Amino acid sequence: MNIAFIAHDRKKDEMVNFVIAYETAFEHHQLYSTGTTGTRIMEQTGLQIHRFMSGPLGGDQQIGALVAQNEMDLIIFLRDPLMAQPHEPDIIALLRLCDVQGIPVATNIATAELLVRALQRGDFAWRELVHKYKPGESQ
Ligand SMILES: O=C(CO)COP(=O)(O)O
Repeated sequence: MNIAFIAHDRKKDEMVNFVIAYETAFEHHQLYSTGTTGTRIMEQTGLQIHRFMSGPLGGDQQIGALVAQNEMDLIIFLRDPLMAQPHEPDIIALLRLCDVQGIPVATNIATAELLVRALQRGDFAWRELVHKYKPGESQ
């Protein structure tokens, strides 16, 4: 599965602790992140993560481009609901595209935990069918 991690600054410690706790659940998947979030996770785990730009510089949009193509299977986006972000439109656009494509997205740690447990159980297998039978692409 293609999984993306994104966390705003005051949520980064929570994200790192979450990924440490579930490292074995993530280790056999293709992992992506915005710039600083990915650096923080890689510093404290053994995971390899493809890092895009930092969020305010366009990282949310880069992940959004993969979402638009229905390439992402799970997004864990720990947003800071109490701090205005300069790139708020990018954040809204990313979440909107997740809803357009019906991609599971967690915006808080409680939902993230439920989704990672679903991932461990194999509940994301339907996403393999999405990749296999993408409309407009040859099979
Ligand atoms: O701003 C972000 C998401 O909107 C996160 O970006 P960083 O991971 O680079 O801090």
